[in-house]
Amino acid sequence: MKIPFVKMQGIGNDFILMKEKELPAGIEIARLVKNACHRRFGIGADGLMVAVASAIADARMEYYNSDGSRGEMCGNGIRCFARYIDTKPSPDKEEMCVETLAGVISLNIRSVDINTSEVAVDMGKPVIHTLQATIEVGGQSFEYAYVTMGVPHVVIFTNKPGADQVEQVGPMIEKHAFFPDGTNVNFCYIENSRQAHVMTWERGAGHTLACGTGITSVCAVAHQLGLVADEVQVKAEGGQLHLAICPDKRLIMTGPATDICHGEYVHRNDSI
Ligand SMILES: N[C@@H](CCC[C@H](N)C(=O)O)C(=O)O
Repeated sequence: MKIPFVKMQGIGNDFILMKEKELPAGIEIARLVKNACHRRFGIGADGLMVAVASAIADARMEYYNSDGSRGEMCGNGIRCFARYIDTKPSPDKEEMCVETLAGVISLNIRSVDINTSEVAVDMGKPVIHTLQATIEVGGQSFEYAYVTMGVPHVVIFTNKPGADQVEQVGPMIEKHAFFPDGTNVNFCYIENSRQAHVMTWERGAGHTLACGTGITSVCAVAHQLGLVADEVQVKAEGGQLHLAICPDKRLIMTGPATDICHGEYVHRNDSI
């Protein structure tokens, strides 16, 4: 069985995109996702999105993490999704809306060159559950904020985010009893009021090069604490996003969506 796909990336967060109408009938989606996202035996990606027809938006985005679990929303993913469903790319700004499990998301897209679009996404308002709480993991204690930005995010401020911390502490917090549905975990450093740095451990995908909802959550918390201005550049390991915080607290995330390749995935029914 061959399934047409496009592989794309948004600041290093990489995704496979497919259309529901091109999937074989009765396919077991979690197995397809795990197999196709496998870095050695598959195409390799942090997540897979299926484009489905929508009665209330330009399309519905069904997002899956690389472990096969469902995510309600994906910030870097939705920029790629918008480019994927954009049938007439143009250098002029075009408005689109995408249905997700976190609601209908509005965005503006403009094509930058043949492989890349710039997409500004209205991420909506964050739900900040706590600005300051303490969690103990691995014999260490961390101060954290907890936010829902479509998906759940823990935000930890640290002077030196590093891969060791992301990979050791991230998985323990992801599955901690405080978060029965699991959580994404962001380690961030505020360089100044206009520049921040974020590294993320993603629920269902592990250490990725960037997380759009994570970066947006960090800005929401940092802005609430008076640490950043209304416009912030945020660096992740795979690139940079621009975040604007509106007077009504909505956050606008702007960044690229880039094609990597397209082709046909040879699907197998067994697990890798
Ligand atoms: N990469 C994403 C977030 C994807 C979903 C997340 N791992 C979850 O299940 O909560 C982003 O860019 O926002």
